[in-house]
Amino acid sequence: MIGQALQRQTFVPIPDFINVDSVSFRFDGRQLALGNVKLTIPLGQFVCLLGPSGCGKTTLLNLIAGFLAPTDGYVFVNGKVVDGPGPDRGMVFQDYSLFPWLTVLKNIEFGPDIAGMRASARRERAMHYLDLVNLGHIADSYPTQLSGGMKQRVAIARALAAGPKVLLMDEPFAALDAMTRSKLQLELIRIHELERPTILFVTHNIDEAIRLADRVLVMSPNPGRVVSDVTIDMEKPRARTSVEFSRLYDRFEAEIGLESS
Ligand SMILES: Nc1ncnc2c1ncn2[C@@H]1O[C@H](COP(=O)(O)OP(=O)(O)OP(=O)(O)O)[C@@H](O)[C@H]1O
Repeated sequence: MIGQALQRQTFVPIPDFINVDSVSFRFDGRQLALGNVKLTIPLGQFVCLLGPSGCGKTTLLNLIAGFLAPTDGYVFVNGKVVDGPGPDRGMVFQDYSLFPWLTVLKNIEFGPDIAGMRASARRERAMHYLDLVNLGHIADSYPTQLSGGMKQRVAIARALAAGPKVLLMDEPFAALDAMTRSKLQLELIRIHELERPTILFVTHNIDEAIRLADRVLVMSPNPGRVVSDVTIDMEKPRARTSVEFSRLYDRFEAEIGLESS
């Protein structure tokens, strides 16, 4: 009895960190791009949004980022309604979006600088994240001198250095070759285990979703909506050769195939 009471007292529920509350969205004069999406994501979860082209993955990400406002419904992050972009949400795009006129280090310092952090502290912070993505040795290089994989690692470090609780990633590895993509997937898993940001990662690659996600949300179009919500509790990194991996692969392939036909 006493044990039970103690357990109850010390139990701290994980707060719902992102809450998409009955959200619909329509671009001007178009069909609904998203229809009545309801979603709750706890703090620290790594979630992949998986679905065919045009099902609204990027639109949903942009609504959570605050780049778009819902036509109906609300998005809450950490209990506050989203009414625009904010430093609690960092974005990583497919095309890296680094500032070509700044060195790698200055690119990463950009967010902390805007936030008013003093020079020595923001340098230390930038170096921490540069080391985290294994690029401490290229701090003084410029983005044009880097490979695609290196640019994307810098973009991830830059997003993390701004101190967001949520990392919104829009097909960040889609432009990379297969080997670099695989390597960056493993790096992202390691970074998530170390720093525990909440991650929302858009992909239309089933293999990538199963490798990365604690939870996969399958979306389908017309209007965009979540049709399947699957928790994956296999240990990471995940072997593609495992029975569970291929079972999930077949399941997602069927769901995406059926829903988009
Ligand atoms: N700026 C825009 N103006 C009008 N319609 C748009 C705009 N952006 C996207 N759409 C439409 O909204 C729907 C959802 O698009 P969205 O880009 O969110 O899908 P997606 O799942 O991210 O696709 P993809 O995987 O190809 O990037 C599509 O029908 C698309 O044509």
